[in-house]
Amino acid sequence: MNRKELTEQIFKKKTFLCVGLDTDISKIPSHLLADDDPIFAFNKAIVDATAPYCVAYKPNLAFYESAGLKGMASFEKTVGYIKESYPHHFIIADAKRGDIGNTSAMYARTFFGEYDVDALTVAPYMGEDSVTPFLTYEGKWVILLALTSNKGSHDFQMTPFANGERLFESVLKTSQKWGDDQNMMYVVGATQGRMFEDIRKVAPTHFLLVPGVGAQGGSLQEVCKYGMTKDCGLLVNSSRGIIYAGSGEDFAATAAEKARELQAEMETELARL
Ligand SMILES: O=c1ccn([C@@H]2O[C@H](COP(=O)(O)O)[C@@H](O)[C@H]2O)c(=O)[nH]1
Repeated sequence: MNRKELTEQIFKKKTFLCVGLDTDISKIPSHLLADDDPIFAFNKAIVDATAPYCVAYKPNLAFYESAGLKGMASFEKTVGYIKESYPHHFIIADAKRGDIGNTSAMYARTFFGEYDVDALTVAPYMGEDSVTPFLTYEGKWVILLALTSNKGSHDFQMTPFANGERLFESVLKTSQKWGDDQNMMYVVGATQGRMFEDIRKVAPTHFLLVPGVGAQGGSLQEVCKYGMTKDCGLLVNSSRGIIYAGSGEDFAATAAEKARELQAEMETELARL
């Protein structure tokens, strides 16, 4: 999906919500455990219930890989189901890959060739040759980690170089020589608040994938105030706050209600543009 199509979906549906499919077998409602594939059954119900309120889904690979081959089968079925039933939803594989060039090329083939997702999260630490193999796929996106939502983001990402530029700023600047705002986004945590101002000084037009609202306590209003562009420029993710909002037989309806609440807040923010 290209930027124009993604932006059209955002304004048509009045939402820039990304629902995180961080499906943990120990947290899904017990009545699903009798299913042949409980993870897929859970994801299918969540996707069917939340699709009207979001434009993207973000399965995090850790939750699938941790269940071995069965988990990866659930991942593949989930991606296939979204593509077939909701072809206008953007699919992000949150796998945080990146390695020497020939290995990155294999990761790219896995996610863009085999699973055919729209976007993949990539760690920038190994530099240009670790990132560029992902950029050779037409219509696909690299989402580079820039300033993450966790406490440890301060350990390295905020470190200044001699010229005063911080590591995350260097990631933003340097990576713009490899890709552009049509094939590269950045991860910036919702917990970073006013730092979105600094991000926008260096990356004024790129889409940002913003995890950290909901369970991690980030503020949607603050993200929008400092991070929104004239064509939105944001995909805001919530995983646990939506998918585990309920734990009974009505879990999907409860998830839909949480997604709808976020959609309503996003509609208000989009109306300000
Ligand atoms: O900086 C980052 C990068 C990735 N994540 C991922 O996003 C979701 C957040 O889940 P919540 O349950 O809404 O907190 C999860 O998959 C993380 O691995 C992040 O949180 N921060």
